Amino acid sequence: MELNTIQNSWKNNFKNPIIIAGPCSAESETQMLETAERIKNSGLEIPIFRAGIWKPRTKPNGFEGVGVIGLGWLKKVKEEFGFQTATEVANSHHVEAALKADVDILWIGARSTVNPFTMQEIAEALEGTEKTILVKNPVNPDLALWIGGFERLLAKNITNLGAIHRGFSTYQKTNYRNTPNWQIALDFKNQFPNIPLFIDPSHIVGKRDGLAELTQNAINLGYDGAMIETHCNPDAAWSDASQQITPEVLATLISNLKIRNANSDLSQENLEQNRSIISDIDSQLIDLLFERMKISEKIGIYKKDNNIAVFQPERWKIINQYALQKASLTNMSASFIEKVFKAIHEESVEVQNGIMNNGS
Ligand SMILES: O=C(O)C(=O)C[C@]1(C(=O)O)C=C[C@@H](O)C=C1
Repeated sequence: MELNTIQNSWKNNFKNPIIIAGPCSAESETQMLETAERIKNSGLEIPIFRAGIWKPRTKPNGFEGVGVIGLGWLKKVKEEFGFQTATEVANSHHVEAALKADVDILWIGARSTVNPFTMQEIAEALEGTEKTILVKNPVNPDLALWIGGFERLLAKNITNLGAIHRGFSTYQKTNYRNTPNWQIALDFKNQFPNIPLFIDPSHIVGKRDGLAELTQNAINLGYDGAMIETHCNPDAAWSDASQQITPEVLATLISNLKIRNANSDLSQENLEQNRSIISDIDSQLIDLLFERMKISEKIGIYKKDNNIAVFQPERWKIINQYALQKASLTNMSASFIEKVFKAIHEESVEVQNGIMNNGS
């Protein structure tokens, strides 16, 4: 069987878009039950409750999850409120415990997808399962590695699959916690239209503001659902407090979503896809220009301290020539590139002049 021909009937058990909500981490039975009850009482159709039991943390000595005790709380959530349940697994012991506790949906986190040994270990532990397995994109923007994770699962006869787009790590500071790089997720969707694709706005945005917009964007692009971190008392959460929302805020977010018909006008979907990609690129352009300007400021300070002239015609000539030569390898016009670089250089000179004129 090939990945692009697998049938994913599990998706048909749910209404579109499929919402997965619940706390970043299970903290206590009370926190789990209260969050679940308030999600249930929102009156919206939210079929899946999530909670992290084992938490991969960047640094040691942080809260690394409550462990297996939390699986009992998930079970209680299922029994009392009728949710399907979901948790993250990151090794064969987690898989064994989660399967034993009858968790319905297991997801593999970005820090596991990135490691082929871990993916292989998890795939082997899951062999033949009929549970739904969701695979988050790897932390780095590598589509082949993401697909490779699915191939390892398929090789172990696991076919109830789904993908979660949670964004990609960057060293550069951006407005996002993890930059979306929509193009990678859309390439995935184009290659594997049968694999349901979820957005994880919580990890992409990293804060409460902007979650709704990002989720809508994904719905516009034809995603099948969203996983949104929801906590009964977000400010007091033991992990990722700043990106979690209350069940009531979640309910507003979801009821305001404009749902797109999967069979809607294709050209409209195309337009939305391309607009998302352009927004993504624009955001990267601004971040890069900001980085460049910070370097120019540093040079400005050096020039001031060493009495060097701001305008350096020789250097400017080299930069301009390099840009034009690089542009000639594309079909962009030389005059366009010249205009852009002239504007950048002018601003850079102006910023450095400001530094020179500031103080003694
Ligand atoms: O190379 C320098 O000296 C810079 O300050 C950088 C920079 C630029 O922004 O590209 C700015 C001013 C100079 O005229 C040349 C280049």
